Amino acid sequence: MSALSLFDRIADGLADTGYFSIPNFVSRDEALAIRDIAIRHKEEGEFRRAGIGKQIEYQLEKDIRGDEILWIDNEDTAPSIKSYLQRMEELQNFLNYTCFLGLKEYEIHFAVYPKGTRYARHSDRFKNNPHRVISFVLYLNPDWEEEDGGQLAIYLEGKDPVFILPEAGKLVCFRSEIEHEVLECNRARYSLTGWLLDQPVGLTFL
Ligand SMILES: O=C(O)CCC(=O)C(=O)O
Ligand SMILES: [Fe+2]
Repeated sequence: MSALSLFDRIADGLADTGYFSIPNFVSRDEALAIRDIAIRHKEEGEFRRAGIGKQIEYQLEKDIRGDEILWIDNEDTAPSIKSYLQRMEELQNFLNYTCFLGLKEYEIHFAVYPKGTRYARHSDRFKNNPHRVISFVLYLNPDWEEEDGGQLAIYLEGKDPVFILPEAGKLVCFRSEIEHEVLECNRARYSLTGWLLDQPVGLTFL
């Protein structure tokens, strides 16, 4: 399948239903290579709890959002991640050309959801962060089964939720205003999570 027809299908999905999911957007081997990089950073203690506020709110926040993240410097990262980012830049240009989205930049981080954590229902586009237009997540988890949990639930208005397994190599894109949730994970769940932005805002530290 040519890159063009895949990008056409992504654009159609975003315009019609608001989301699109592509198994094997990158090969299993590429996904595992990226996951190894994430695990190395994790072992070196470079990940930080996402959205941490006051200590007293720690437990409450952990119930809402239990992932740990590490922001990626788009200009200075491993070749396997760079080649993925290049494809996302091509997608960004394609969406600007076909859908006039006026996308300027993207920001991206590694995420790990340790066993037992989740991210409660939310939207990625909100008052404090209105510049996220498209969310995109690349999953890095080999042999992920239904009983491992950790599905991404996407809540489309007037429709049944869609549940997506975070399987290695799968890319999911959705309009950032759409509500979604990460269900509780029964094993550690790795991903690369990014946003296409309508303004060059630099890195957004959550
Ligand atoms: O990992 C996912 O499936 C979604 C993550 C998410 O919703 C977020 O980081 O805002
Ligand atoms: Fe989200």
